[in-house]
Amino acid sequence: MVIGLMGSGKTTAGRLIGEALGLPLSDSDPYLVARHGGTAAQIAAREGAEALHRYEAEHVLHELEGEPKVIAAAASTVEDPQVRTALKQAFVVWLDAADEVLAERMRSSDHRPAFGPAEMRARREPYFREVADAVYDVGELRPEQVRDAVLRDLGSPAADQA
Ligand SMILES: Nc1ncnc2c1ncn2[C@@H]1O[C@H](COP(=O)(O)OP(=O)(O)OP(=O)(O)O)[C@@H](O)[C@H]1O
Ligand SMILES: O=C(O)C1=C[C@@H](O)[C@@H](O)[C@H](O)C1
Ligand SMILES: [Mg+2]
Repeated sequence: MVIGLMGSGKTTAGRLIGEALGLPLSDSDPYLVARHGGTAAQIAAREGAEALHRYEAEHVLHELEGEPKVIAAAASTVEDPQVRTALKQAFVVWLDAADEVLAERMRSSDHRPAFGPAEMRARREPYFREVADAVYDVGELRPEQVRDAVLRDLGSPAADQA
């Protein structure tokens, strides 16, 4: 399970980790489009942030059931107590970087609603800290290095090939 603020690289690293482990990636954004007919930005505009965050939490709760997989969760989901409890069963990877780095990376796509990293961090950082099994500095590490670090920390045999 990959968590972190918007633009921290959850989709990018999640894809690489899934490929290395031979597991599918379940990403919040394609789920929102398939299940709720829009990007996070469109749903926030159409139905409000509360509805968006409910859908994002449902994604995680639904995907933690069933077959093993890598989950790239929406940033908001750690605010949900039910999600935090459910995460005890998962290996949780927290991707983080300075707010300026995240603000720059958030500009890479228009699927994101315009929530500022500093405000989001103030609310969510204690929760990230609570649920994370490992934290990686994506200001320093390239996506491939994040993948390799996760494989090592998971004790995965795939780490030997990475
Ligand atoms: N470790 C990294 N180093 C440098 N650039 C990165 C890194 N990881 C991701 N990026 C770049 O940062 C941007 C955001 O990455 P990505 O879409 O994976 O973030 P995300 O956490 O999935 O965002 P969201 O919260 O919207 O789902 C992309 O342009 C991506 O190429
Ligand atoms: O509240 C937020 O920070 C977010 C809401 C949605 O954009 C999600 O895509 C992501 O969780 C960020
Ligand atoms: Mg993403």
